[in-house]
Amino acid sequence: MEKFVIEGGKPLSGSIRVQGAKNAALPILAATVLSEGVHRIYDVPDLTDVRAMCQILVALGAKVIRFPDHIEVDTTYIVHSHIPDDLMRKIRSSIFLLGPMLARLHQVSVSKPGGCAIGQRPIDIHLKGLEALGAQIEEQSEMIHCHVDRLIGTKIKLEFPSVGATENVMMAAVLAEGTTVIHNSAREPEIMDLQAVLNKMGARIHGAGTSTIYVEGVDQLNPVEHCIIPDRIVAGTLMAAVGATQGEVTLENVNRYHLASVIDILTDMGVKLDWEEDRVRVWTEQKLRPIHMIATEPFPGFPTDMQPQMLVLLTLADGTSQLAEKIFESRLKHVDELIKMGAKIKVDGCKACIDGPSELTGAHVAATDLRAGAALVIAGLCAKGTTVVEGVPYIDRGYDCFDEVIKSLGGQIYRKQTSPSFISNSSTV
Ligand SMILES: CC(=O)N[C@H]1[C@@H](OP(=O)(O)OP(=O)(O)OC[C@H]2O[C@@H](n3ccc(=O)[nH]c3=O)[C@H](O)[C@@H]2O)O[C@H](CO)[C@@H](O)[C@@H]1O
Ligand SMILES: C=C(OP(=O)(O)O)C(=O)O
Repeated sequence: MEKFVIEGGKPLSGSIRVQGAKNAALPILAATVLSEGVHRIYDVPDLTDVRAMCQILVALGAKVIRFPDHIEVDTTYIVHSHIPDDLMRKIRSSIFLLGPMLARLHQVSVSKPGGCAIGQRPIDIHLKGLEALGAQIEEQSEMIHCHVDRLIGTKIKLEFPSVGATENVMMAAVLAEGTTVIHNSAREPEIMDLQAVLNKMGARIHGAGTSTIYVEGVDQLNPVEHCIIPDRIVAGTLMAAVGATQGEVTLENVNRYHLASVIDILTDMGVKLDWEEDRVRVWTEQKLRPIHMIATEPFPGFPTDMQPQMLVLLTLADGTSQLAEKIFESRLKHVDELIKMGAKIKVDGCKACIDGPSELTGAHVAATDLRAGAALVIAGLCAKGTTVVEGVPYIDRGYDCFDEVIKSLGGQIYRKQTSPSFISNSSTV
């Protein structure tokens, strides 16, 4: 295990290109299983989650090669329908294989997926959606066995606009007989990217980005070349880091329409953003202002994956702010760590009340999940003195060389080995 040692107090400055989106790359890699042949996917970030997804594809029979600018996946010989438990547990996104494998081999058996401990994260909506398409699902202790003779298109109403369930159902429906209509679908930009890839493969899908997605089944799909969309959460994280350190940074490869709710809050707080196509200059001129209430919501609402980073910014704002985490029931664990650094935050259920401005001071803190880890790094960058952030493997799940990115912007951050006493076993990484 590794830790980050951060010397705080240096404003970030310079310019950096934002990586491709983890949450687009993972379902798209899973989607390559849908057709035989060689797929080339560009701008896939080098993350531990992506490596784990590639290992799963290899376990199913694919050949995967990483080149400097793309990943090549040869799915000609997908012959295995069982995903080993150790690989399933490595990442939450292992569950994305259910839909594609049902469509390709008509069967798949898996155990429960892993991922960060931010809530229960059941998969009932995924399973109900696949059952509606005709899949037979048997759950035996820790195992889930799925098979189907023929997937048949139908109308499905998701109980909640789950991102993963929408993607799983889309990927199963592309090779189903007839048309599938997914009502109450999630509207995240990553779903639009998945639609774009599937349509390039020969699928007939429209509606991604709205609450109703239409999938007209086809008999066969072809391999694809595709470039992943920019990572809106990494862009938002860096914007928050610039605001927190009172720096000035130009970010390249940013889609402002994917970040509208984050931009609105940053602007209300006093962070300045000057756009030129997919490039944005970020800086601050004044004290940060508090926000009456931020509530996380499905897209286009404020993303839960930006909540911890924004919480840090609110601790620096001049006044009282409130924040409600409405997507995941256990995603405020970073508050205790921020309190160690001098933040004044009270938590009541899923709500946090933040009294600012706090002068953060360096402390020994531990990341409890991916975005909490990014938030603690931001806190360390603006804190007085030295901060040690344990749990770096969480951060490596979603940020491609985060320490190098921060260093290139002038931040003082160093990757070191951690002592065994700090290794957390609360959840899988
Ligand atoms: C790889 C990926 O894209 N991950 C993102 C995806 O995760 P993921 O797809 O897992 O998130 P979902 O949208 O499915 O989850 C949202 C809520 O629905 C609940 N739920 C979900 C499925 C289900 O079958 N039953 C159920 O109850 C979850 O517990 C959670 O409370 O969207 C989340 C919400 O924007 C983001 O935080 C994750 O970064
Ligand atoms: C929670 C996240 O990802 P995952 O769904 O892969 O666990 C995240 O990206 O913040």
